[in-house]
Amino acid sequence: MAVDVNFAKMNGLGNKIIVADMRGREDKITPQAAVELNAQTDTGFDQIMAIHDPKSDGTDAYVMILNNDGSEAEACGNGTRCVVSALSAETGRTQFTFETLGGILNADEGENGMVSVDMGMPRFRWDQIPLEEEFGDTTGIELQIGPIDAPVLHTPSVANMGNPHAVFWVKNDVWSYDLDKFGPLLENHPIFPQRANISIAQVQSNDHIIIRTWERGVGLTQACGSAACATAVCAVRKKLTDRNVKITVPGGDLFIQWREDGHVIMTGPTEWEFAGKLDAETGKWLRVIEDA
Ligand SMILES: N[C@@H](CCC[C@H](N)C(=O)O)C(=O)O
Repeated sequence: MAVDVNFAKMNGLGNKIIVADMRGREDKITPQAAVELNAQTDTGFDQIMAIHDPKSDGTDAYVMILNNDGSEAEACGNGTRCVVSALSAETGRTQFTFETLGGILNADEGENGMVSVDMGMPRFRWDQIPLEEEFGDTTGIELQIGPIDAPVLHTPSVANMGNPHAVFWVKNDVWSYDLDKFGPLLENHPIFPQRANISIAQVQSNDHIIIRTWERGVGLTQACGSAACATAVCAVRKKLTDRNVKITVPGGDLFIQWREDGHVIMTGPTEWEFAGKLDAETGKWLRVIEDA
């Protein structure tokens, strides 16, 4: 037990991220350490992005992603942007290839400081989401919440963007829905054997959508990059928008492009907050005073 892992507290449009440097080590940040870090105000987070030594040739690092309930996630768009910014500040490089539980991701930092991540190709087959039962058409599955004859939310599109997502299309302001009430019920609905990230989406025009997201293993967030990507591709499948869209999340705007080759590119900013050191086993931590 030692408080010896360097970390940076960052955020991507308010999605609270801890980027932890686990390179050169065999151990992992434990779920208990994650829960302990999240319990404290300054280190409260949505995801920990733990940078480990690469596992596969051609990659720069293996990134383990932990939600704040200690569960592991396959993908995290905002967190990946934060990892790029942190490694770019350290190395001066602007292009990186990472491996996560969900696969290989390429990412690069532009001259304006914005970071783009190739989130890979979405998957739409029911067993790829995954769903508990077979649905032929995943642009709108049978699932609703609220009174049976007047559901509040119904017929979500589903997609796997590395991680499972359900997107409910709404006509009213996204802030008029009790996502804090419906989110946990939908995240843990038996139709989603691996749980799911739940978004509500209001289409504004053919290149703009507003969303709010209840994240699996986290709760309400200011921003969820993979949810923005899932929303964009589901909107294209339903012919609601073009392939280039601005997705407004509570924390700001993300720009999503679903390329003709099937890859989804997410672009957005990152912000550095402070540096510290943490104990990977217990979650004890201390702040590092940085040079001015
Ligand atoms: N904040 C993320 C998504 C993180 C993972 C998610 N909670 C899950 O368990 O799938 C993002 O920016 O994509």
